[in-house]
Amino acid sequence: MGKGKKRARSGPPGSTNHPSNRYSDNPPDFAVLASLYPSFKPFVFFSGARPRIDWTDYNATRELTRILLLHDHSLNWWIPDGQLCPTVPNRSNYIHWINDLLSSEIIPSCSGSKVKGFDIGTGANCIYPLLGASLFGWIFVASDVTAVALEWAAKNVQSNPHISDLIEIRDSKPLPDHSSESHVPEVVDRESQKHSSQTIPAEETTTLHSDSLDDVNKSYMGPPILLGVVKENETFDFCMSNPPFFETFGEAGLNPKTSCGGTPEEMVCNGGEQAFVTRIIQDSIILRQRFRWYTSMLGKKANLKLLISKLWEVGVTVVKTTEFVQGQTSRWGLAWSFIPTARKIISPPVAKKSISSFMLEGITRQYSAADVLQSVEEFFKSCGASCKLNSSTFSVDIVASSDQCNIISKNGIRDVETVRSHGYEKQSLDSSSLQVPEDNLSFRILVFQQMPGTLLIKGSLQQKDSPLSGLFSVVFCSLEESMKSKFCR
Ligand SMILES: C[S@@+](CC[C@H](N)C(=O)[O-])C[C@H]1O[C@@H](n2cnc3c(N)ncnc32)[C@H](O)[C@@H]1O
Repeated sequence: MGKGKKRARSGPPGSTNHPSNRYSDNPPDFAVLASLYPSFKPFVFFSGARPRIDWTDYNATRELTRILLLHDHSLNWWIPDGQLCPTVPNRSNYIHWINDLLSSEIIPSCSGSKVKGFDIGTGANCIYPLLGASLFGWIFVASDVTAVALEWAAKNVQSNPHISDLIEIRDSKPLPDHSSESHVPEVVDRESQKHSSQTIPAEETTTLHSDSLDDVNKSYMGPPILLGVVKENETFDFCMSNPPFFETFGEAGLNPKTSCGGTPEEMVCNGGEQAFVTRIIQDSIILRQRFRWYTSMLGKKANLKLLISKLWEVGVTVVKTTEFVQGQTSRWGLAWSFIPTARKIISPPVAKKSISSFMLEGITRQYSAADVLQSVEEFFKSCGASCKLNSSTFSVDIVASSDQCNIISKNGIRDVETVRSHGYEKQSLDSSSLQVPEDNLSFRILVFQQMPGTLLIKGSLQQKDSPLSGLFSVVFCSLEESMKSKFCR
């Protein structure tokens, strides 16, 4: 979220809902719902004049989800005891964000055909396909690996004949004769799997496994996620995932303020969400444009930053993020694509200068000027710019192409936008946007110690009076934003 922007809040206290989310301005009225649905009535009590439910009671949260889906979405729904119980307003936010991405025209749309999505790990609740199909008429492949999820997701689809044709439930586990190869990424047509399997060409698997993604990230050891599950010739407008966030069930803990259930199979995987989403990225490197948008939810902001820089390394054309806030909990949405963006544009022009500077004040004790210098280098390297760090002059010389500058300034290592901000759409479609010139930009960043805890960061464009100075200013603003969020209290 940009500096100075307040998070817009509406609906229940502590929630930030997407403006198109029906609960944004109309939080569920428990008293009305209790009067309409006798099965919900026992869970509603009054605290003063306000009707409430006990959020720590699983039966209460499950019944609330059931009647919200019925009352507001005409959906019949149920899950067995203990299975992860979704909150409808929260899950609706992700669906609306995807709808924003699809209609943003950041990447060209495929007009005419029905939107087709892939829900990775749909759970017994099958919530995303049910909402996506009923709200927008989207078609879904909904995958999972546990018997209970596959059985109940199918039941939830069959209970809704008006949309049942739109949702296919698919088992992600490899067929038994291929179980020993489950970790090997393959593009497989599961229909014809018994006869042949189309293995990724050697050079592609080499790229995949030698990729730096494997070095720094925890490894995912589980069943296939996209590769080996997506059929030959299948294409999708998007994939989405609410992944198993945690590495251990202990880490998953139980939020004492709510009870949403969730079994270890649903909440935990080897390496947690970092490993799971890294595998989705690896799969996307192979599947590339067969999905218009790859997306996932994340539970840890640190993972968001790490995965964003990985995405730039593997050559995506665009990265988008958002924040979902529900009560005390924040979740982040991460989206990327390999499809060329519709137009090469950057944020609206800002003052053109060949020298810029900003102060880093209140730097936390553990960081030195050398750390900041190194971080400046990493900032530009992460988008592919070439950098030369000189530790005696405390400077970094940078040469960045217009595409790399575009990455930094448009999406860059920028922090998340809230679901309310929608800044990217405006940026991308704003008629005052600047066409990025083809030439490279060459500049130097210097770090000066002013006093303990304060540094001056100065940037100077090597091509004085360059027509690219506006672009330089935009890039420099992104650097300032990133350094301040990283080093300042
Ligand atoms: C946190 S739950 C999400 C369930 C549901 N989408 C929701 O939002 O409530 C994660 C789900 O991913 C499933 N899962 C784990 N590994 C998977 C894989 N390789 N492919 C598909 N689903 C997987 C789990 O069984 C579980 O149902």
